[in-house]
Amino acid sequence: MALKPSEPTELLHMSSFMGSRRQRKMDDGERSLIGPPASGGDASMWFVYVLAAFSALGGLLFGYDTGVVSGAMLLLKKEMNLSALWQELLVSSTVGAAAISALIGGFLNGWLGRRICILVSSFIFSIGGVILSVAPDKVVLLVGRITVGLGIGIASMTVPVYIAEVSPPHLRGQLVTINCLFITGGQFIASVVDGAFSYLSHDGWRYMLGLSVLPAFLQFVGFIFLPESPRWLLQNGRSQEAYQVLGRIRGRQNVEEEYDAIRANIEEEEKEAGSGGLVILRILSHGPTRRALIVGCGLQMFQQLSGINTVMYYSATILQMAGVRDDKQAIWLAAATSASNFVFTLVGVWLVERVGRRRLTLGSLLGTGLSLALLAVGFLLTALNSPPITFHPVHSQNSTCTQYRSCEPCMLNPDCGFCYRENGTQVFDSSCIPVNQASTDHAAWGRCSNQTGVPSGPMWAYNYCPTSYSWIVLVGLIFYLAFFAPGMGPMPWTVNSEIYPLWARSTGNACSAGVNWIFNVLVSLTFLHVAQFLTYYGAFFLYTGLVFLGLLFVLGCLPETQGLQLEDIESLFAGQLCSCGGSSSSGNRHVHYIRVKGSNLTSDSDSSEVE
Ligand SMILES: O[C@H]1[C@H](O)[C@@H](O)[C@H](O)[C@@H](O)[C@H]1O
Repeated sequence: MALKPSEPTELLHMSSFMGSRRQRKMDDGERSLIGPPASGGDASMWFVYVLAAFSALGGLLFGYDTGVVSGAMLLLKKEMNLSALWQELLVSSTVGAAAISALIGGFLNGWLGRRICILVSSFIFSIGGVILSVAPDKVVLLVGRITVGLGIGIASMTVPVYIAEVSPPHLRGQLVTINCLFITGGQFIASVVDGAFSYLSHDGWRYMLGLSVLPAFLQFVGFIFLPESPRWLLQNGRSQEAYQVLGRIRGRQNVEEEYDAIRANIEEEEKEAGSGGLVILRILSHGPTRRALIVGCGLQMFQQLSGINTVMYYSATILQMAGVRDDKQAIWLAAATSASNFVFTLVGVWLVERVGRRRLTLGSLLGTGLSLALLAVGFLLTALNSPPITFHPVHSQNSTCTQYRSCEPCMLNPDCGFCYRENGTQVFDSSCIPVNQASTDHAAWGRCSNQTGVPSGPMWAYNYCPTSYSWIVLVGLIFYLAFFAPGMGPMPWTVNSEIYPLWARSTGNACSAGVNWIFNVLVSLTFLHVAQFLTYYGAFFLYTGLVFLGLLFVLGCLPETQGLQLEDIESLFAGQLCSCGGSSSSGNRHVHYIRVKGSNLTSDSDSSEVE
């Protein structure tokens, strides 16, 4: 790629517009007074890895706190006698609070800086963890879950921005993707903790929910000593500090050029986009940032519309359909599902700087779409071969459940379950019975109302139908994770951390993270209703269609940002929306940047650089 680096000195002299700027230039005299950056001679790239790891603890907490609740809920609903409404409240309040705080986080990030926001979020996480682990009743639990959600929202939008701003361009994609590795790692740890403490039926949930205090505290202490993003410092007029921090982060390297480039770019950006008024209005009225925002929010929306959280949440059900009947076994196999999500995200970390963001996202969407289609076909075959209902027990209570003729509609009705006997793969003596309102593990009355699952005894299937096509669903699930996790999982976060100019970065990331959380709530809350309305296969065909729409969106609109300085990325959005793919540097075309006295022009010809 023939990328011309910024021309620091020329741009430095060019700007005389700074009168009202908060930012202040540091001249050569000042720089020599400060001397070389603090640890300039000794440190090396390891410091960037330390920064990335400590900030990615925010990702770990995001993953842990969203993942742990399903296992905790199994114990909580029994111990606190929670109604379905309270269960839904405790699960979705966290995600809802995260959506709100991600949006507010944009303002906080610009005002207080990335470091303070990370400190605030780890503090909130710690408080939330303590509240959850000592909660005497469900109301306090709800307060704890909301508190934790507020922490997640701020962390989810701040951490990728911070990592992107401290990373050198050639490592940026990999380091931001590591944050996503920590998210899926947190989800995996949560599922193992859920499995381990599920044996502790009294108060096991306190340990599950409270354990997150440890990484939160570690991050808080770490960030007391870690530095602010040099880009934010520069933007806020703290140029000497910015220079020192950049030197400390870059180790032995000479940071003069990078420092000057960042500074010149901030001056230039402010001139182009103006500095007054609400940032979101400035983003919307400035073509390139408006287009970047559409791409960023679109990516986050399609990530959630591809159904990752229904697959994660319902993996136990899918596994039950595949023949796993024991609850404990299903919990451990669900841990295997989140382990796959984690391992395949690792593949993404390895691939992102090798194949680039755009190709990785496109490949991932294509594979995810095909896997969803396979899942849908598996569910379709299951539905078409749904075991008939052959046994109609008489009971004083009349119920819609007893009117169904096969397992499929019975299983889709949340009030009913399927009670049957099995001989090898043969299902017989099957009936549809109302579920016990206190526990979905049993029927309200009849053979399946007490001990089920004993050899040769009756079996109770609340949310699945026994089928011999479950292997298709299982293969679909594995392929789904193998394709989703390296690309569509991390890339929306990575790309969003890169595509906005500094003045729009916090607000842009806040909006796109907010979109991610809002669609997360929408998709997971509507899944059961969608499945009831369209059946399972209909729901998965719907997700397949949405993923192919996402593929078209990415194909047309997502430019390649690999290897570019953050300051150079804005120019990729200079053209019309959804022509970005055409000027992408992936494939055989090369983008050349021509810096003409303070403006970035993009050319896809071989013309030489003009100054
Ligand atoms: O990128 C993450 C990751 O893929 C998680 O597994 C998922 O639960 C989140 O919703 C998503 O934002």
